[in-house]
Amino acid sequence: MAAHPGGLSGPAPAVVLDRLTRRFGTRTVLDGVDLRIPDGQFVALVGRSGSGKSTLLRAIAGIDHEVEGDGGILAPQRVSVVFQDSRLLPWRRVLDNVLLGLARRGPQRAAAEQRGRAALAEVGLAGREDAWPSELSGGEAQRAALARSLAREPELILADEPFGALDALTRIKMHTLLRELWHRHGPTVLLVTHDVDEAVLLADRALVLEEGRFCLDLPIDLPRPRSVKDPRFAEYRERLLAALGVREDEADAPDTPQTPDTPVEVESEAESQSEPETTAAAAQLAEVAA
Ligand SMILES: Nc1ncnc2c1ncn2[C@@H]1O[C@H](COP(=O)(O)OP(=O)(O)OP(=O)(O)O)[C@@H](O)[C@H]1O
Repeated sequence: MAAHPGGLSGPAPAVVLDRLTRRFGTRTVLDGVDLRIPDGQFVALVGRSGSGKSTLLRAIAGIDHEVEGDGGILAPQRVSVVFQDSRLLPWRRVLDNVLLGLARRGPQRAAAEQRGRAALAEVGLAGREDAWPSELSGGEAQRAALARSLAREPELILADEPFGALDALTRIKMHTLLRELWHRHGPTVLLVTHDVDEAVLLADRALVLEEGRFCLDLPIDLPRPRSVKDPRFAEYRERLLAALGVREDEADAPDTPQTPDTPVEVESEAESQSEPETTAAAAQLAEVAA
């Protein structure tokens, strides 16, 4: 993977959008969005509920074929999407979930299995290869989903609120894990989050989406690992909150992340250039038919 560039100069961008527009009926959700994401950059996408974050992510993933744009969408071939809700197939053991979509037969099977086992070890799930998804905690299921992503050796990870449903402590651990994985493997990451602290803790750059466009494109120039106690952390946080139109006294304290109430997560991939949800659904149908 490429080195992490600090800004927009340097290597060719991993993601390019030119005046991307998405309408649903008469409603314009994305209104001529321009975006360049340099290879290896970690970008947080922040915005109010309904501002179009998931719509943008789906467009970049190639899932949405009804977008309009001047220059189309340039994104790498090996894209892994981590969704908010868990898509681990309950009738497949953990390793088989990780291997979903990878070679399952022939000589490539062994290499894929090796990658899958290594990915599980990287996320701290060595020894859980034969567990059923129902035997995993929410955080472990999340880790398995990350392993499934890693096993595809993605160039671009698109993550849609992947930690939104985890408890505060698990979430902090997942932040550390994602930061370490990103540092080790260097994929480009686009992380959708409601949580400005998550954005400032993890990202090189935060984009705020508002009324179909980016109202703020904020480089986050803090050394890693980052601390919410760093006074500069608070400055970035305030700028993001201001862009979101949230007063400081309306926001959570930075060291008390919210504990959401729904289960999380998953992932899939566009390595096969098919829709991730379709891939999972097709696999499900195949399993049921077998
Ligand atoms: N298939 C669809 N048909 C009609 N409207 C849609 C469709 N998908 C999304 N929208 C609308 O587009 C807007 C943006 O939705 P999107 O899911 O991208 O927002 P979001 O910023 O990800 O929200 P949240 O943070 O709540 O997940 C919303 O108003 C939503 O109702």
